[in-house]
Amino acid sequence: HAWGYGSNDGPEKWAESFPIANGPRQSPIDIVPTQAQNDPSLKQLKLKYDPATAKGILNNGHSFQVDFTDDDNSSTLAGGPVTGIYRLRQFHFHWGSSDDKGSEHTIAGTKFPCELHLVHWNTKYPNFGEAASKPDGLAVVGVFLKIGSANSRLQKVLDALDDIRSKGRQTTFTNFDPKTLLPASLDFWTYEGSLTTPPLLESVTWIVLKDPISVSPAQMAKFRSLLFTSEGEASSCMVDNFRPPQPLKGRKVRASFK
Ligand SMILES: NS(=O)(=O)c1nc2c(F)c(F)c(F)c(F)c2s1
Ligand SMILES: [Zn+2]
Repeated sequence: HAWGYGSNDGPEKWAESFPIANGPRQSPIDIVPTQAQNDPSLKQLKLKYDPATAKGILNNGHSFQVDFTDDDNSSTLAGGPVTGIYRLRQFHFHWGSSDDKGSEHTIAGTKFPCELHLVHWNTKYPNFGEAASKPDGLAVVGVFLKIGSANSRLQKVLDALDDIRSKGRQTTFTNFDPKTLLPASLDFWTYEGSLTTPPLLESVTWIVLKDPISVSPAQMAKFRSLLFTSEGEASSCMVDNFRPPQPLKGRKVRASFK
């Protein structure tokens, strides 16, 4: 199941190996704020992250991810649109080859240069793999990055990228609080969707924050210094690792704010 973001193996080809790509609740989507319905029954988002659960940072050939130990409820998401407790598994990003694209979700057609995903799994299931196959198994918080001043909290993550330049490289990454990557407001849109990469499982409650965090042009260049390819292969820059918005197919997007 070799898939990627190129012309031969990219999003337009994924349905050949992963027919769910044409399913009823695929992600990402274009969020149209004027069509989102404010839902006063939505609870406040409760995020509790313990920096000690940060474990490592890995170039997986599609993005890079920071992995967390998820064998207890030290780093969790609750409230918002979900019931129960979801454990933080990893966070990763999607970005463009230039600042005019890169995010997966869009806001009324507007693309951002980068999007952060914090992936959590429902503790009613025994582990991430089991949860990923259930309709209420995962909750992913999406955060847009927009070009502005350098983000000092993001810099700690970017400084680790020199050690994981090519696919399969990983290094330890500890004592990091992902809460430092969130905007001041936790106002969000939410809808039922899927993983945005194969296997595209329709198991994600999406929680997309309204406010972006900042990233500088130099920091964006750091993301673009990564490689899709392994050492020894012909190098291919890791850029444009985003899936375009998918059909809403009758889904409603709710807003936690007016
Ligand atoms: N872009 S995404 O929807 O947040 C997303 N997360 C994950 C993830 F955490 C995984 F472990 C995984 F195997 C995936 F294929 C995806 S795809
Ligand atoms: Zn993602």
